[in-house]
Amino acid sequence: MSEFTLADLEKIVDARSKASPDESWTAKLVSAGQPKAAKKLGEEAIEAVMAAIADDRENLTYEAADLLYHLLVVLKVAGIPLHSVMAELERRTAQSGLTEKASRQSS
Ligand SMILES: N=c1c2ncn([C@@H]3O[C@H](COP(=O)(O)OP(=O)(O)OP(=O)(O)O)[C@@H](O)[C@H]3O)c2ncn1[C@@H]1O[C@H](COP(=O)(O)O)[C@@H](O)[C@H]1O
Repeated sequence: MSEFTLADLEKIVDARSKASPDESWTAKLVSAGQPKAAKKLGEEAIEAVMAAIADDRENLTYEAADLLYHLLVVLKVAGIPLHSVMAELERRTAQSGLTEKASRQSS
């Protein structure tokens, strides 16, 4: 099993965002700004959805990697560190998703 983590990839994205856009896809997206980076994230999300619906495990694995990478680029452009997202996910472990949904619907 790979020991490579999203935190490792976040460090790479941070480092490559400072490279020349001519030599780095990360730098190219970051320099293009959030509308371009977010659009790319949306495209990758749709491709992952299509692979999931097609029950194409190999392609879903590939598209999920694209999706996670492009999410990290969007977070980078937004100035949101991965640890903030992880903290929010950790906070949510306190209750089930269905309980949380029910609490919103009753308010
Ligand atoms: N994980 C990724 C990663 N996943 C996908 N991509 C790139 O995302 C781009 C978009 O892919 P698509 O084929 O979906 O889109 P496209 O048709 O080529 O693009 P469009 O012209 O249609 O917009 C491709 O250039 C992919 O190579 C990535 N580019 C970089 N990384 C990571 O970032 C590191 C630094 O990369 P650079 O920033 O390019 O140096 C790499 O070593 C990887 O660790």
